Amino acid sequence: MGVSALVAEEVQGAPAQAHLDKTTADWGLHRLADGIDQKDADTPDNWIPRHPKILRLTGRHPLNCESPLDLLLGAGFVTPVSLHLVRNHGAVPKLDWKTHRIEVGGLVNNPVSMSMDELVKFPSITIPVTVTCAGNRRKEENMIKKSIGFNWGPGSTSCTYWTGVRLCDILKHAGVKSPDQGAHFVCYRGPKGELPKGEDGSYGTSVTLAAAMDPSNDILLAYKQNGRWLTPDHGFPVRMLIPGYIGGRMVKWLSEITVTKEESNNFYHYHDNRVLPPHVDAELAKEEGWWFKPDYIINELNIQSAAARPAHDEVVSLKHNKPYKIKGYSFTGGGRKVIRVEVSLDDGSSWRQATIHRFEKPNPYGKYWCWVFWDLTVETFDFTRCKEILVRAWDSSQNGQPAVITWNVMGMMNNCYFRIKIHPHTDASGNIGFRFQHPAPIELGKLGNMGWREEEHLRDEAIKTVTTEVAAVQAAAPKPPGSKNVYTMEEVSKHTTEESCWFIHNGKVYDGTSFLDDHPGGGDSILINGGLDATEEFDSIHSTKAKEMLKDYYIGDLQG
Ligand code: HEM
Repeated sequence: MGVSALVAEEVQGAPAQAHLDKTTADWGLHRLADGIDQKDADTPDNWIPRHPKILRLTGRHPLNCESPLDLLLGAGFVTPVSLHLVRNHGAVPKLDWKTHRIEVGGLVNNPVSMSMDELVKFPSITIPVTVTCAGNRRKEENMIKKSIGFNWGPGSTSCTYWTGVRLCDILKHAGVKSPDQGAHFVCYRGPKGELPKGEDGSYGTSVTLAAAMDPSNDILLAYKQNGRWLTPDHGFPVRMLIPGYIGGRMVKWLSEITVTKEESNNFYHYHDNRVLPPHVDAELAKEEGWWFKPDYIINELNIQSAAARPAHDEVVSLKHNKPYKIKGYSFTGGGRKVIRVEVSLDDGSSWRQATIHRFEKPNPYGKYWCWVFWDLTVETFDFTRCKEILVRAWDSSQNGQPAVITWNVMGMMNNCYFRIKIHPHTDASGNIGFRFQHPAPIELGKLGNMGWREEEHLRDEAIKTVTTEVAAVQAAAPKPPGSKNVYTMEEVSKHTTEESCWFIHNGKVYDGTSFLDDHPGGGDSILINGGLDATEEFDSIHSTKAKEMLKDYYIGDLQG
Protein backbone atom coordinates (compact mmCIF):
# COMPACT_ATOMS: atom_id res chain seq x y z
CA MET A 1 0.00 0.00 0.00
CA GLY A 2 1.55 3.38 -1.00
CA VAL A 3 1.31 6.60 0.99
CA SER A 4 -1.68 8.06 -0.81
CA ALA A 5 -3.68 4.86 -0.45
CA LEU A 6 -3.02 4.86 3.28
CA VAL A 7 -3.83 8.53 3.71
CA ALA A 8 -7.10 8.15 1.86
CA GLU A 9 -8.10 5.05 3.77
CA GLU A 10 -11.37 5.20 5.67
CA VAL A 11 -11.55 5.10 9.49
CA GLN A 12 -10.83 1.62 10.71
CA GLY A 13 -13.46 1.77 13.43
CA ALA A 14 -13.05 4.12 16.40
CA PRO A 15 -10.20 3.07 18.68
CA ALA A 16 -10.86 1.41 22.01
CA GLN A 17 -12.52 3.82 24.42
CA ALA A 18 -10.73 2.44 27.47
CA HIS A 19 -9.73 5.80 28.92
CA LEU A 20 -12.47 7.98 27.51
CA ASP A 21 -15.81 9.20 28.68
CA LYS A 22 -17.76 8.23 25.54
CA THR A 23 -20.03 11.27 25.58
CA THR A 24 -17.24 13.77 24.93
CA ALA A 25 -15.69 12.85 21.59
CA ASP A 26 -17.48 13.88 18.43
CA TRP A 27 -16.08 11.36 15.98
CA GLY A 28 -17.86 13.08 13.10
CA LEU A 29 -15.28 15.86 13.40
CA HIS A 30 -12.34 13.57 13.01
CA ARG A 31 -12.02 13.64 9.28
CA LEU A 32 -8.69 14.31 7.60
CA ALA A 33 -7.96 17.32 5.40
CA ASP A 34 -9.07 16.48 1.91
CA GLY A 35 -7.31 18.73 -0.54
CA ILE A 36 -3.97 20.26 -1.39
CA ASP A 37 -3.81 23.79 -0.03
CA GLN A 38 -2.64 26.23 -2.72
CA LYS A 39 -0.02 27.49 -0.24
CA ASP A 40 1.78 24.15 -0.65
CA ALA A 41 1.51 24.11 -4.43
CA ASP A 42 5.11 25.05 -5.26
CA THR A 43 6.79 23.48 -2.22
CA PRO A 44 8.27 19.98 -1.76
CA ASP A 45 5.16 19.15 0.35
CA ASN A 46 2.74 19.67 -2.55
CA TRP A 47 1.45 16.07 -2.20
CA ILE A 48 0.10 16.41 1.37
CA PRO A 49 -3.53 17.41 2.06
CA ARG A 50 -3.72 20.08 4.79
CA HIS A 51 -6.54 21.96 6.49
CA PRO A 52 -7.00 25.48 5.06
CA LYS A 53 -7.60 27.04 8.51
CA ILE A 54 -4.35 26.05 10.20
CA LEU A 55 -2.12 28.97 11.20
CA ARG A 56 1.20 28.63 9.39
CA LEU A 57 3.99 29.90 11.61
CA THR A 58 7.00 29.69 9.28
CA GLY A 59 5.42 30.88 6.06
CA ARG A 60 4.54 28.29 3.47
CA HIS A 61 7.40 25.87 4.03
CA PRO A 62 8.39 23.87 6.04
CA LEU A 63 5.02 23.36 7.72
CA ASN A 64 4.87 24.48 11.32
CA CYS A 65 1.33 25.17 12.39
CA GLU A 66 -1.19 25.40 15.17
CA SER A 67 -4.94 25.93 15.07
CA PRO A 68 -6.86 28.99 16.24
CA LEU A 69 -7.80 28.46 19.92
CA ASP A 70 -11.52 28.69 19.24
CA LEU A 71 -11.38 26.04 16.54
CA LEU A 72 -9.05 23.82 18.57
CA LEU A 73 -11.05 23.80 21.77
CA GLY A 74 -14.34 23.96 19.88
CA ALA A 75 -13.48 20.57 18.39
CA GLY A 76 -13.63 19.04 21.87
CA PHE A 77 -11.38 16.81 23.92
CA VAL A 78 -10.14 14.86 20.89
CA THR A 79 -8.55 17.05 18.21
CA PRO A 80 -9.25 16.24 14.55
CA VAL A 81 -5.94 15.12 13.02
CA SER A 82 -6.14 17.90 10.41
CA LEU A 83 -6.13 20.53 13.20
CA HIS A 84 -3.35 18.93 15.27
CA LEU A 85 -0.20 21.05 15.63
CA VAL A 86 2.65 20.18 13.26
CA ARG A 87 6.38 20.81 13.81
CA ASN A 88 8.44 20.03 10.72
CA HIS A 89 12.11 20.98 10.37
CA GLY A 90 12.15 20.38 6.61
CA ALA A 91 10.25 18.73 3.78
CA VAL A 92 8.15 15.70 4.79
CA PRO A 93 9.88 12.45 3.77
CA LYS A 94 7.88 10.33 1.28
CA LEU A 95 8.01 6.92 2.94
CA ASP A 96 6.38 3.68 1.89
CA TRP A 97 4.72 1.22 4.29
CA LYS A 98 6.05 -1.75 2.32
CA THR A 99 9.71 -0.73 2.23
CA HIS A 100 10.04 1.19 5.50
CA ARG A 101 12.05 -0.60 8.21
CA ILE A 102 12.98 0.14 11.80
CA GLU A 103 16.50 -0.98 12.71
CA VAL A 104 16.93 -1.89 16.40
CA GLY A 105 20.53 -2.34 17.53
CA GLY A 106 23.35 -1.21 19.81
CA LEU A 107 23.50 -2.85 23.25
CA VAL A 108 21.02 -5.64 22.44
CA ASN A 109 21.56 -9.39 22.07
CA ASN A 110 19.47 -9.81 18.91
CA PRO A 111 19.58 -6.77 16.60
CA VAL A 112 16.35 -6.56 14.61
CA SER A 113 15.36 -5.04 11.30
CA MET A 114 11.60 -4.77 11.40
CA SER A 115 9.08 -4.07 8.63
CA MET A 116 5.81 -2.26 9.35
CA ASP A 117 3.83 -5.46 8.78
CA GLU A 118 5.99 -7.14 11.44
CA LEU A 119 5.64 -4.22 13.87
CA VAL A 120 1.83 -4.17 13.80
CA LYS A 121 1.74 -7.87 14.77
CA PHE A 122 3.01 -6.98 18.27
CA PRO A 123 0.35 -6.32 20.94
CA SER A 124 -0.76 -2.70 20.71
CA ILE A 125 -2.54 -0.20 22.95
CA THR A 126 -4.65 2.86 22.10
CA ILE A 127 -4.54 5.83 24.47
CA PRO A 128 -5.44 9.52 24.29
CA VAL A 129 -2.38 11.75 24.65
CA THR A 130 -1.92 15.51 24.56
CA VAL A 131 1.10 16.41 22.43
CA THR A 132 2.58 19.88 22.94
CA CYS A 133 5.50 21.74 21.42
CA ALA A 134 7.91 23.05 24.08
CA GLY A 135 7.67 26.36 22.20
CA ASN A 136 3.95 26.74 23.04
CA ARG A 137 3.32 30.46 23.84
CA ARG A 138 6.81 31.38 22.61
CA LYS A 139 5.45 34.45 20.80
CA GLU A 140 4.96 36.04 24.23
CA GLU A 141 8.67 35.50 24.95
CA ASN A 142 9.68 36.78 21.53
CA MET A 143 7.84 40.02 22.26
CA ILE A 144 10.20 40.60 25.18
CA LYS A 145 13.31 39.69 23.17
CA LYS A 146 13.52 37.55 20.03
CA SER A 147 14.64 34.02 20.84
CA ILE A 148 16.16 31.77 18.19
CA GLY A 149 12.76 30.15 17.66
CA PHE A 150 9.77 31.25 15.60
CA ASN A 151 6.46 32.42 17.07
CA TRP A 152 4.11 29.81 18.52
CA GLY A 153 0.82 30.94 20.05
CA PRO A 154 -1.05 29.09 22.80
CA GLY A 155 -2.52 26.62 20.26
CA SER A 156 0.54 24.41 19.78
CA THR A 157 -1.05 21.65 21.81
CA SER A 158 -3.55 19.02 20.69
CA CYS A 159 -5.02 15.77 21.95
CA THR A 160 -5.66 12.64 19.89
CA TYR A 161 -5.81 8.88 20.28
CA TRP A 162 -2.57 7.11 19.46
CA THR A 163 -2.22 3.43 18.70
CA GLY A 164 1.10 1.67 18.84
CA VAL A 165 3.43 -0.95 20.25
CA ARG A 166 5.18 -0.32 23.55
CA LEU A 167 8.87 0.58 23.11
CA CYS A 168 9.71 -1.70 26.05
CA ASP A 169 8.19 -4.69 24.19
CA ILE A 170 10.34 -4.01 21.11
CA LEU A 171 13.47 -3.59 23.27
CA LYS A 172 12.75 -6.84 25.11
CA HIS A 173 12.19 -8.58 21.75
CA ALA A 174 15.65 -7.39 20.65
CA GLY A 175 17.18 -8.70 23.89
CA VAL A 176 18.07 -5.34 25.42
CA LYS A 177 21.11 -5.44 27.71
CA SER A 178 20.98 -4.23 31.31
CA PRO A 179 22.47 -1.10 32.91
CA ASP A 180 25.10 -3.43 34.47
CA GLN A 181 26.13 -4.29 30.92
CA GLY A 182 26.46 -0.59 30.07
CA ALA A 183 22.99 0.08 28.60
CA HIS A 184 21.73 3.47 29.84
CA PHE A 185 20.05 5.26 26.95
CA VAL A 186 17.76 4.57 24.03
CA CYS A 187 18.68 6.74 21.03
CA TYR A 188 16.37 7.02 18.04
CA ARG A 189 16.22 8.99 14.84
CA GLY A 190 14.25 9.69 11.67
CA PRO A 191 15.52 9.19 8.11
CA LYS A 192 19.05 10.23 7.19
CA GLY A 193 19.59 13.16 4.83
CA GLU A 194 16.29 14.74 5.81
CA LEU A 195 17.70 17.95 7.36
CA PRO A 196 20.45 20.45 6.62
CA LYS A 197 22.39 20.05 9.89
CA GLY A 198 24.29 17.34 11.72
CA GLU A 199 26.54 14.55 10.50
CA ASP A 200 23.87 12.45 8.79
CA GLY A 201 21.10 15.05 8.41
CA SER A 202 18.67 13.11 10.61
CA TYR A 203 16.55 14.37 13.51
CA GLY A 204 17.36 12.26 16.54
CA THR A 205 17.32 12.29 20.32
CA SER A 206 17.24 9.85 23.25
CA VAL A 207 15.50 8.88 26.49
CA THR A 208 16.96 7.04 29.42
CA LEU A 209 16.68 3.23 29.31
CA ALA A 210 14.93 3.41 32.69
CA ALA A 211 12.17 5.61 31.23
CA ALA A 212 11.92 3.46 28.10
CA MET A 213 11.54 0.17 30.02
CA ASP A 214 8.99 1.49 32.54
CA PRO A 215 5.58 0.27 31.30
CA SER A 216 3.82 3.00 33.30
CA ASN A 217 5.25 5.55 30.83
CA ASP A 218 3.27 4.16 27.86
CA ILE A 219 6.07 5.02 25.40
CA LEU A 220 4.86 3.84 22.00
CA LEU A 221 6.02 3.22 18.48
CA ALA A 222 2.80 4.78 17.23
CA TYR A 223 1.36 3.99 13.80
CA LYS A 224 -2.24 5.17 14.13
CA GLN A 225 -3.80 8.45 15.20
CA ASN A 226 -7.53 8.69 15.93
CA GLY A 227 -7.97 5.19 14.54
CA ARG A 228 -6.32 5.79 11.15
CA TRP A 229 -2.80 5.26 9.86
CA LEU A 230 -0.64 8.28 10.58
CA THR A 231 -0.69 11.12 8.06
CA PRO A 232 2.67 12.18 6.52
CA ASP A 233 2.81 15.34 8.70
CA HIS A 234 2.48 13.25 11.85
CA GLY A 235 5.16 10.71 11.00
CA PHE A 236 3.77 8.14 8.57
CA PRO A 237 4.32 5.24 8.84
CA VAL A 238 5.58 5.28 12.46
CA ARG A 239 6.76 7.73 15.12
CA MET A 240 7.88 7.75 18.72
CA LEU A 241 5.15 8.84 21.14
CA ILE A 242 6.16 9.72 24.71
CA PRO A 243 3.16 10.81 26.79
CA GLY A 244 3.87 13.69 29.18
CA TYR A 245 7.07 14.72 27.34
CA ILE A 246 7.64 17.73 25.08
CA GLY A 247 6.79 17.07 21.43
CA GLY A 248 10.46 17.45 20.40
CA ARG A 249 11.29 14.00 21.78
CA MET A 250 8.60 12.28 19.71
CA VAL A 251 10.65 11.66 16.57
CA LYS A 252 8.58 11.21 13.41
CA TRP A 253 9.28 8.85 10.50
CA LEU A 254 11.10 6.63 13.01
CA SER A 255 13.89 4.65 11.31
CA GLU A 256 16.45 3.56 13.89
CA ILE A 257 16.57 2.70 17.61
CA THR A 258 19.95 2.16 19.27
CA VAL A 259 20.60 1.20 22.88
CA THR A 260 23.74 2.99 24.10
CA LYS A 261 25.90 3.89 27.07
CA GLU A 262 25.73 7.64 26.37
CA GLU A 263 22.83 9.88 25.39
CA SER A 264 22.20 10.67 21.70
CA ASN A 265 24.95 12.55 19.87
CA ASN A 266 22.54 13.81 17.21
CA PHE A 267 22.94 17.51 16.35
CA TYR A 268 19.28 18.25 17.17
CA HIS A 269 19.45 16.44 20.51
CA TYR A 270 21.96 19.02 21.72
CA HIS A 271 20.93 22.13 19.79
CA ASP A 272 17.19 21.93 20.37
CA ASN A 273 14.81 21.53 23.30
CA ARG A 274 16.86 23.10 26.08
CA VAL A 275 16.05 25.85 28.56
CA LEU A 276 19.21 27.85 29.23
CA PRO A 277 19.51 30.58 31.89
CA PRO A 278 18.29 34.04 30.80
CA HIS A 279 21.75 35.61 30.45
CA VAL A 280 22.79 33.03 27.84
CA ASP A 281 22.23 34.18 24.26
CA ALA A 282 23.03 32.19 21.10
CA GLU A 283 26.65 33.39 20.95
CA LEU A 284 27.41 32.71 24.63
CA ALA A 285 25.72 29.30 24.38
CA LYS A 286 28.16 28.35 21.62
CA GLU A 287 31.20 29.99 23.19
CA GLU A 288 30.72 28.43 26.63
CA GLY A 289 29.29 25.07 25.55
CA TRP A 290 25.88 25.56 27.18
CA TRP A 291 24.19 23.24 24.66
CA PHE A 292 26.15 20.33 26.08
CA LYS A 293 25.50 20.92 29.79
CA PRO A 294 23.23 18.03 30.84
CA ASP A 295 21.14 19.96 33.37
CA TYR A 296 19.42 22.11 30.76
CA ILE A 297 17.73 19.42 28.71
CA ILE A 298 13.92 19.47 28.84
CA ASN A 299 11.80 16.34 28.79
CA GLU A 300 8.61 16.48 30.87
CA LEU A 301 6.12 19.25 30.11
CA ASN A 302 5.51 21.85 32.80
CA ILE A 303 2.10 22.91 34.14
CA GLN A 304 0.31 25.16 31.68
CA SER A 305 -3.03 26.89 31.23
CA ALA A 306 -4.55 29.31 28.73
CA ALA A 307 -7.97 30.80 28.09
CA ALA A 308 -9.82 30.56 24.78
CA ARG A 309 -12.79 32.59 26.07
CA PRO A 310 -12.97 35.53 26.16
CA ALA A 311 -11.35 35.30 22.72
CA HIS A 312 -8.88 37.88 21.49
CA ASP A 313 -10.87 40.96 20.39
CA GLU A 314 -14.14 39.56 21.69
CA VAL A 315 -16.53 42.32 22.72
CA VAL A 316 -18.95 41.91 25.61
CA SER A 317 -21.83 44.32 26.05
CA LEU A 318 -22.52 45.91 29.42
CA LYS A 319 -26.20 46.57 28.73
CA HIS A 320 -27.31 43.93 31.23
CA ASN A 321 -25.46 42.10 33.94
CA LYS A 322 -25.24 38.56 32.51
CA PRO A 323 -23.38 35.39 33.43
CA TYR A 324 -20.23 34.96 31.33
CA LYS A 325 -18.21 31.72 31.04
CA ILE A 326 -14.44 32.14 30.97
CA LYS A 327 -12.93 28.92 29.58
CA GLY A 328 -9.73 27.30 28.43
CA TYR A 329 -7.36 24.36 28.70
CA SER A 330 -4.70 23.16 31.09
CA PHE A 331 -2.17 20.32 31.00
CA THR A 332 0.96 19.19 32.74
CA GLY A 333 3.72 16.62 32.17
CA GLY A 334 5.19 13.44 33.58
CA GLY A 335 1.82 11.75 34.15
CA ARG A 336 0.91 14.29 36.85
CA LYS A 337 -2.70 15.39 37.31
CA VAL A 338 -4.00 18.94 36.85
CA ILE A 339 -5.69 19.53 40.18
CA ARG A 340 -6.53 23.21 40.24
CA VAL A 341 -7.22 26.04 37.76
CA GLU A 342 -7.67 29.53 39.18
CA VAL A 343 -8.79 32.86 37.77
CA SER A 344 -8.14 36.27 39.29
CA LEU A 345 -10.03 39.44 38.42
CA ASP A 346 -8.22 41.63 40.94
CA ASP A 347 -4.59 41.48 39.90
CA GLY A 348 -3.88 38.33 41.88
CA SER A 349 -5.19 39.45 45.29
CA SER A 350 -7.82 36.71 45.23
CA TRP A 351 -8.36 33.65 43.05
CA ARG A 352 -11.58 31.91 42.05
CA GLN A 353 -11.59 28.16 41.45
CA ALA A 354 -12.57 27.12 37.93
CA THR A 355 -14.47 23.88 37.25
CA ILE A 356 -12.20 21.25 35.71
CA HIS A 357 -13.60 18.94 33.01
CA ARG A 358 -11.43 15.83 32.89
CA PHE A 359 -12.13 13.42 30.06
CA GLU A 360 -9.56 10.67 30.63
CA LYS A 361 -9.19 8.12 33.37
CA PRO A 362 -5.63 7.58 34.61
CA ASN A 363 -3.69 4.69 33.10
CA PRO A 364 -3.42 1.51 35.24
CA TYR A 365 -0.37 3.06 36.96
CA GLY A 366 -2.25 6.25 37.92
CA LYS A 367 -0.71 8.52 35.25
CA TYR A 368 -2.54 11.23 33.30
CA TRP A 369 -1.59 12.12 29.71
CA CYS A 370 -4.27 14.55 28.57
CA TRP A 371 -5.33 18.14 28.78
CA VAL A 372 -8.34 19.17 30.82
CA PHE A 373 -10.82 21.88 29.89
CA TRP A 374 -11.94 24.35 32.55
CA ASP A 375 -14.51 27.07 32.94
CA LEU A 376 -15.56 29.69 35.45
CA THR A 377 -18.82 31.62 35.33
CA VAL A 378 -18.54 35.28 36.32
CA GLU A 379 -20.90 38.21 35.77
CA THR A 380 -20.27 40.76 33.03
CA PHE A 381 -20.38 43.54 35.63
CA ASP A 382 -17.35 41.85 37.28
CA PHE A 383 -15.30 43.15 34.36
CA THR A 384 -16.01 46.76 35.38
CA ARG A 385 -13.83 46.27 38.43
CA CYS A 386 -10.71 44.90 36.78
CA LYS A 387 -8.15 45.53 34.06
CA GLU A 388 -7.01 41.96 33.47
CA ILE A 389 -8.09 38.34 33.68
CA LEU A 390 -5.29 36.18 35.13
CA VAL A 391 -5.28 32.39 34.75
CA ARG A 392 -3.01 29.86 36.43
CA ALA A 393 -3.08 26.12 37.21
CA TRP A 394 -1.53 23.67 39.66
CA ASP A 395 -0.64 20.01 39.31
CA SER A 396 -0.48 17.08 41.71
CA SER A 397 3.18 17.82 42.55
CA GLN A 398 2.11 21.33 43.61
CA ASN A 399 3.82 22.86 40.59
CA GLY A 400 2.19 26.19 39.77
CA GLN A 401 2.70 28.74 37.01
CA PRO A 402 4.98 31.77 37.52
CA ALA A 403 3.53 35.28 37.29
CA VAL A 404 6.16 36.50 34.82
CA ILE A 405 8.20 35.13 31.92
CA THR A 406 11.78 34.02 32.42
CA TRP A 407 13.21 34.59 28.93
CA ASN A 408 15.47 31.89 27.48
CA VAL A 409 17.34 31.76 24.18
CA MET A 410 15.20 28.94 22.72
CA GLY A 411 11.98 30.60 23.95
CA MET A 412 10.77 27.34 25.44
CA MET A 413 8.46 26.21 28.27
CA ASN A 414 6.85 29.63 28.75
CA ASN A 415 4.06 28.96 31.25
CA CYS A 416 3.60 32.31 32.97
CA TYR A 417 0.05 33.32 34.01
CA PHE A 418 -2.17 33.72 30.95
CA ARG A 419 -3.17 37.39 31.07
CA ILE A 420 -6.05 38.88 29.09
CA LYS A 421 -6.40 42.68 29.20
CA ILE A 422 -9.85 44.24 29.45
CA HIS A 423 -10.50 47.54 27.64
CA PRO A 424 -13.60 49.76 27.72
CA HIS A 425 -15.32 49.61 24.31
CA THR A 426 -18.09 51.58 22.65
CA ASP A 427 -19.63 50.20 19.46
CA ALA A 428 -20.91 52.17 16.45
CA SER A 429 -24.38 52.54 18.05
CA GLY A 430 -22.92 53.93 21.26
CA ASN A 431 -23.41 50.75 23.34
CA ILE A 432 -20.76 50.39 25.97
CA GLY A 433 -18.97 47.20 26.93
CA PHE A 434 -15.54 45.65 27.00
CA ARG A 435 -13.01 44.41 24.47
CA PHE A 436 -10.61 41.65 25.48
CA GLN A 437 -6.99 41.48 24.35
CA HIS A 438 -4.85 38.33 24.49
CA PRO A 439 -1.08 38.66 25.03
CA ALA A 440 0.22 37.52 21.65
CA PRO A 441 -2.28 35.73 19.42
CA ILE A 442 -1.01 34.40 16.13
CA GLU A 443 -3.75 36.00 14.06
CA LEU A 444 -4.97 39.57 14.33
CA GLY A 445 -8.28 40.11 16.08
CA LYS A 446 -11.48 40.81 14.14
CA LEU A 447 -10.99 44.53 14.67
CA GLY A 448 -7.46 44.23 13.28
CA ASN A 449 -5.98 44.49 16.75
CA MET A 450 -2.82 42.77 17.88
CA GLY A 451 -1.96 41.33 21.30
CA TRP A 452 -0.95 43.55 24.20
CA ARG A 453 2.57 42.12 24.36
CA GLU A 454 2.94 42.85 20.64
CA GLU A 455 1.86 46.45 21.18
CA GLU A 456 4.42 46.83 23.96
CA HIS A 457 7.07 45.24 21.74
CA LEU A 458 6.27 47.53 18.80
CA ARG A 459 6.49 50.56 21.05
CA ASP A 460 9.98 49.48 22.21
CA GLU A 461 11.06 48.70 18.66
CA ALA A 462 9.78 52.04 17.38
CA ILE A 463 11.90 53.85 19.94
CA LYS A 464 14.98 51.87 18.88
CA THR A 465 14.27 52.48 15.20
CA VAL A 466 13.97 56.20 15.67
CA THR A 467 17.31 56.36 17.38
CA THR A 468 19.24 54.10 15.03
CA GLU A 469 17.89 52.96 11.66
CA VAL A 470 15.88 56.04 10.72
CA ALA A 471 18.86 58.23 11.44
CA ALA A 472 21.03 56.04 9.23
CA VAL A 473 18.49 56.01 6.40
CA GLN A 474 18.15 59.78 6.54
CA ALA A 475 21.90 60.18 6.36
CA ALA A 476 22.15 58.07 3.21
CA ALA A 477 21.62 59.95 -0.03
CA PRO A 478 18.66 58.54 -2.07
CA LYS A 479 19.78 56.68 -5.16
CA PRO A 480 18.02 57.30 -8.49
CA PRO A 481 16.24 54.36 -10.18
CA GLY A 482 18.48 52.56 -12.66
CA SER A 483 21.66 53.22 -10.69
CA LYS A 484 23.81 50.21 -9.78
CA ASN A 485 22.02 49.08 -6.63
CA VAL A 486 18.40 50.13 -7.00
CA TYR A 487 16.25 47.33 -8.45
CA THR A 488 12.73 47.27 -9.78
CA MET A 489 10.29 44.55 -8.63
CA GLU A 490 10.35 43.24 -12.20
CA GLU A 491 14.12 42.75 -12.03
CA VAL A 492 13.95 41.04 -8.60
CA SER A 493 11.19 38.68 -9.72
CA LYS A 494 13.52 37.16 -12.35
CA HIS A 495 15.85 35.70 -9.69
CA THR A 496 14.03 32.59 -8.54
CA THR A 497 16.44 29.72 -9.15
CA GLU A 498 19.28 27.88 -7.42
CA GLU A 499 21.65 29.76 -9.73
CA SER A 500 20.33 33.14 -8.64
CA CYS A 501 17.87 33.56 -5.79
CA TRP A 502 16.98 37.09 -4.66
CA PHE A 503 14.35 38.21 -2.20
CA ILE A 504 13.15 41.41 -0.59
CA HIS A 505 13.17 42.28 3.08
CA ASN A 506 11.93 45.65 4.32
CA GLY A 507 12.43 47.34 0.95
CA LYS A 508 15.97 45.98 0.58
CA VAL A 509 17.09 43.39 -1.98
CA TYR A 510 19.10 40.33 -0.89
CA ASP A 511 20.86 37.65 -2.91
CA GLY A 512 20.49 34.39 -0.92
CA THR A 513 22.07 32.14 -3.60
CA SER A 514 25.34 31.46 -1.82
CA PHE A 515 23.50 30.64 1.43
CA LEU A 516 21.08 28.04 0.00
CA ASP A 517 23.25 25.04 0.94
CA ASP A 518 24.08 26.30 4.44
CA HIS A 519 20.70 27.73 5.44
CA PRO A 520 19.57 26.16 8.78
CA GLY A 521 15.97 26.19 7.50
CA GLY A 522 16.98 24.39 4.27
CA GLY A 523 17.53 25.88 0.80
CA ASP A 524 13.90 25.33 -0.18
CA SER A 525 12.55 27.89 2.32
CA ILE A 526 14.65 30.59 0.65
CA LEU A 527 14.00 29.29 -2.88
CA ILE A 528 10.21 29.39 -2.61
CA ASN A 529 10.55 33.06 -1.67
CA GLY A 530 12.85 33.74 -4.63
CA GLY A 531 11.80 36.93 -6.44
CA LEU A 532 9.27 37.78 -3.73
CA ASP A 533 8.88 40.07 -0.75
CA ALA A 534 9.70 37.77 2.21
CA THR A 535 9.54 40.45 4.93
CA GLU A 536 6.64 39.05 6.94
CA GLU A 537 7.71 35.40 6.72
CA PHE A 538 11.35 36.25 7.48
CA ASP A 539 10.48 38.31 10.56
CA SER A 540 8.16 35.70 12.03
CA ILE A 541 10.88 33.03 11.92
CA HIS A 542 14.29 34.51 12.56
CA SER A 543 16.39 35.50 15.56
CA THR A 544 18.23 38.79 15.95
CA LYS A 545 21.38 36.92 14.92
CA ALA A 546 19.77 35.81 11.64
CA LYS A 547 18.62 39.37 10.99
CA GLU A 548 22.16 40.62 11.49
CA MET A 549 23.42 37.95 9.07
CA LEU A 550 21.16 39.42 6.36
CA LYS A 551 23.52 42.32 5.74
CA ASP A 552 26.07 39.93 4.21
CA TYR A 553 23.57 39.17 1.43
CA TYR A 554 22.36 42.75 0.82
CA ILE A 555 22.78 43.83 -2.81
CA GLY A 556 20.66 46.95 -3.10
CA ASP A 557 17.34 48.70 -2.56
CA LEU A 558 13.96 48.17 -4.10
CA GLN A 559 12.84 51.04 -6.29
CA GLY A 560 10.23 53.09 -4.47
C1 HEM B 1 20.18 35.08 3.39
C2 HEM B 1 19.04 35.14 4.07
C3 HEM B 1 18.77 34.29 5.29
C4 HEM B 1 19.54 34.09 6.40
C5 HEM B 1 20.89 34.71 6.70
C6 HEM B 1 18.83 33.15 7.26
C7 HEM B 1 19.30 32.67 8.47
C8 HEM B 1 18.68 31.72 9.24
C9 HEM B 1 19.15 31.24 10.52
C10 HEM B 1 20.42 31.71 11.23
C11 HEM B 1 18.26 30.31 10.96
C12 HEM B 1 18.32 29.51 12.29
C13 HEM B 1 17.31 30.08 13.27
C14 HEM B 1 17.63 31.53 13.66
O1 HEM B 1 18.76 31.82 14.13
O2 HEM B 1 16.71 32.37 13.50
C15 HEM B 1 17.24 30.19 9.96
C16 HEM B 1 16.16 29.32 10.04
C17 HEM B 1 15.11 29.33 9.15
N1 HEM B 1 14.91 30.20 8.11
FE1 HEM B 1 16.27 31.51 7.39
N2 HEM B 1 17.64 32.83 6.68
C18 HEM B 1 17.56 33.51 5.47
C19 HEM B 1 16.49 33.52 4.59
C20 HEM B 1 15.29 32.90 4.82
C21 HEM B 1 14.09 33.10 4.05
C22 HEM B 1 13.93 34.09 2.87
C23 HEM B 1 13.14 32.27 4.58
C24 HEM B 1 11.69 32.15 4.17
C25 HEM B 1 10.86 33.13 4.49
C26 HEM B 1 13.74 31.54 5.66
C27 HEM B 1 13.11 30.57 6.44
C28 HEM B 1 13.69 29.90 7.51
C29 HEM B 1 13.11 28.77 8.18
C30 HEM B 1 11.76 28.11 7.84
C31 HEM B 1 13.99 28.41 9.21
C32 HEM B 1 13.86 27.24 10.16
C33 HEM B 1 13.03 27.59 11.35
C34 HEM B 1 12.92 26.35 12.28
O3 HEM B 1 12.56 25.26 11.81
O4 HEM B 1 13.19 26.54 13.47
N3 HEM B 1 15.05 31.97 5.80
N4 HEM B 1 17.50 31.08 8.92
